[in-house]
Parts: sequence; structure tokens; C-alpha cells
Amino acid sequence: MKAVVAKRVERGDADLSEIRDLARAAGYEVVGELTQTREEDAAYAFGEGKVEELAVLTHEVDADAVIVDNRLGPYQTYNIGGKLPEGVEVVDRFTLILDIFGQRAQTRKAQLQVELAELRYELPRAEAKTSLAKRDERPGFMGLGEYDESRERDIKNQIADIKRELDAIAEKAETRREQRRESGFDLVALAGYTNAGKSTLMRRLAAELDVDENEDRHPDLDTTAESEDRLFTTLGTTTRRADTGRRDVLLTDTVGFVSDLPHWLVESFESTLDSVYHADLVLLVVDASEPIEEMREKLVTCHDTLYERNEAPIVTVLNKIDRVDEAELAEKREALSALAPNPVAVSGLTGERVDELRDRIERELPDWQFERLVLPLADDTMSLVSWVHDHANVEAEEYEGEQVVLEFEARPSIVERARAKASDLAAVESA
Ligand SMILES: Nc1nc2c(ncn2[C@@H]2O[C@H](COP(=O)(O)OP(=O)(O)OP(=O)(O)O)[C@@H](O)[C@H]2O)c(=O)[nH]1
Ligand SMILES: [Mg+2]
Repeated sequence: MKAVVAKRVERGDADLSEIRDLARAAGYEVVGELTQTREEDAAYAFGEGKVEELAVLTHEVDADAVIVDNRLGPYQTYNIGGKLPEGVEVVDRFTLILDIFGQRAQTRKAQLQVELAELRYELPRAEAKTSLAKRDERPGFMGLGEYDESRERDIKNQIADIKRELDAIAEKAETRREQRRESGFDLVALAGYTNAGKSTLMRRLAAELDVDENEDRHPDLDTTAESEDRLFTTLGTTTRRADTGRRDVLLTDTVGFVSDLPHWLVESFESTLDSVYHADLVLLVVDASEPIEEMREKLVTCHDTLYERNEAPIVTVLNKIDRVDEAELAEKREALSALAPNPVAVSGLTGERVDELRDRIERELPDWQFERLVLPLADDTMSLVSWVHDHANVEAEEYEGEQVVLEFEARPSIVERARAKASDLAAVESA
């Protein structure tokens, strides 16, 4: 599939680099490009003359599609399509991203999310089609087939069904998070712009061990976190164990953020991002090898996506420092200090300074509570001792006559449960 990419900006020069990458990620070969700096035209988005130019170019390079890096209304899409050679498709930024997501979606959850996003995209277009058809001006609008009012109703019903199924999946995930926390794990999520290096860093931080005990029960856990120099390599979530020293951490890799995504598309992927919003700590990964302005824009997108829903503290990770020298890194740190206060700089690829990141993760995780329990030696004492070993960090275990003294640190809920279990022991003992 060959494509021409086009973009309109209100001022300055249009930068096509990201839309080119997105087009490639969707499987297109980019064979031509065109930009325009002007106000939005209501009918064509671009100026009408520019669209005619686009038609000539499309014909010359024999493209199958025109990919527009702007938000296009249904009528603008239709009007542009009307000027292009027969059969050339008009794809806007959102349709393109949906297309990539659709190609990558492997799990039930990912497929549902893509479907939901597609339906939400289609709904206003079905409405537009209806009103066009009612005016009887343009039958067969956008080649979507015959006008049919029931389509709108169908879409709304399907949206409701999918939401219900996704809610059920999200609820299961929430239960799973709670179980993991109860097992003494801290939940750390990797978030960041697409291609920032999240999956690479995940593999660097993770212990060999996959969290595959859940694989059958939770098919949304992929077994590998692939890395590739391609946008949206990761779509679902992957969770792995990581050892930072004292704490047992479960790391979750997530779908990358991208700018100019409509609200509803992000929402469709909300339950994927739940692992970020409900983590104990978020590592916000930024590609530090990019120019400052690009880093800034991507950081803003990330914060916008996280804003409101995120509950966890955020540590910014400046990644790919193997490609940046010290002076440049210092300059970037300084320039971005408002958006990325006190960042950690690492290379996920080479492993450089990843130890510092591990230390930082430990420091930023919610504090554990210290507890000293004196347990009578009863039948169930040893199973309690091993439970504490599984859920906490045991600092001392001493046997004094008929008693065991346990000193440990754990998250407050674990300490509470250990106390309850200990008092059950004592009650049995004195009975
Ligand atoms: N030089 C260098 N390259 C890196 C580093 N970390 C990741 N990369 C490269 O950056 C590209 C993207 O890495 P990924 O780990 O797939 O990035 P991601 O954030 O998971 O990307 P998506 O899942 O597509 O959103 C790959 O080509 C990696 O090899 C790094 O520390 N240094
Ligand atoms: Mg990835």
C-alpha cells in the first residue's frame, strides 16, 4: 500500500516525521508528501487549490491512500475524497492509529478496545450520513453503503455491549492488583510516549521470571515485551517481576501515548491504562536522545493523558542516555525541570545507571511499616512465620524458649493481617 502524507498547520512549518512513522507502522510505504500553512478551510481542511495539488501528486505517484495528519470532519473527508483519483482512500490521523491498533490487537481486551474506538469514531459519521441522505444530496456517502437509520441504533447498542464486557475485564484486573498487593508486591507501571523505550527498560529491570502463573487465567498478560523501532509495538500490558533489592516489584509495561488523540480513543484504552493509574509508582519514560522541544511536547502529552486519573507518584526516567553526552543531558534536564522534576537518567539498552533507577524506585515506593511480633510456639506458628516471609521483608527471626520473635517490614495492610493472625495464634494457645 502506497500513501501520500499531508498536514496542515496554522503557523510555522508542518513536521511530518511522526505521521510518516505512524504510516509505516500501519504498513504503508510513504511515496509523497505535502504540507500547507493556513487557517482551516471548512469544506476541505486545506485550501481547495492545495487539495487539487494533492490530487495531481496522488495520481503521479500512484498512491492508494492519502493520510492526513489532522482531525478531519466527516464532510471534509468526503470532500477531499471527491477530488482525488477514483479509489484513493482518505485516512486521517485517528483512523490511521486505529488501523495500527487493529493490526496489533491480539488479546480479547485489545480487540474489544479497538472495536469500541472504531464504533465511537463511526457514530458521528453515521449521523452525518443520515443527515446527508435525508437531504438526499449524496447517496452512498463515503462509500459506506446504503443509508440506514438503524445503523446509528446498532452502533449505540454495540458500544454498550462492549463497554459491559470491558468493565468486567477491568474489574477482574482490579481484583488481581489487590491480590498482588496482598502478596506483598509493589506495583510499578511504565508509561510514556510511544517508542520511548518502555519495553526495553522493562526487560532490563525485570528478573528472568515472567509472571506466567496467571497466563491461563489472564490471557491479557503477554509473555514477552517486544521492542522495536516502530510506533505502538506494545499494545496490551505485560507484567513481570523485578527485584529492586528489598522490595518485590511487579512491573507493568503499557501502550504508548501519542499526541492529538481524541478523548474517546484514549478512553477506549482506559482499562489498559488502569495499570498505570492504579500503580504504586509510575515510571514516565522519555526518549532523551530527541531534541528538547520534541521531548517537551511529548512530556506534555504524557502528563495530559495521566492528568486527573493517575493516583500514583511519578518518577521521570530520561532514557537512551547512551546517545547523549553529559553536557547535553545537563542542558535537557535544566530546560525540562518544570515538567520533569528530579529525573533519573538511564539507558535501558546498555543498562547504564539502571542501578540508580532501582534505588530510586525503592525510595519512592510507599513506606513500609516496621513490626515486631512475639509468637507462642503453637501448631500453626510455623505457617504464620512462613506467611510473613512470603509477604514481608524479615529482618530477624529468633527462637527464645517457647516463643518466636519476628521482626519485619511490610506494607501496612500486611502488618495488619500478620497481627490478626498472631492474635488468632495466641487465642488458640490460651484456649
Ligand atoms: N540507543 C538506545 N536505544 C534504545 C534504548 N531503549 C530503547 N531503545 C530503542 O528504541 C526503540 C523503541 O524501544 P521500545 O522498548 O520498543 O519502546 P516502547 O516505548 O516500548 O515502544 P512502544 O511499545 O512502541 O510504544 C527500539 O529500537 C529500542 O532498541 C536506549 O536506552 N538506548
Ligand atoms: Mg513497548
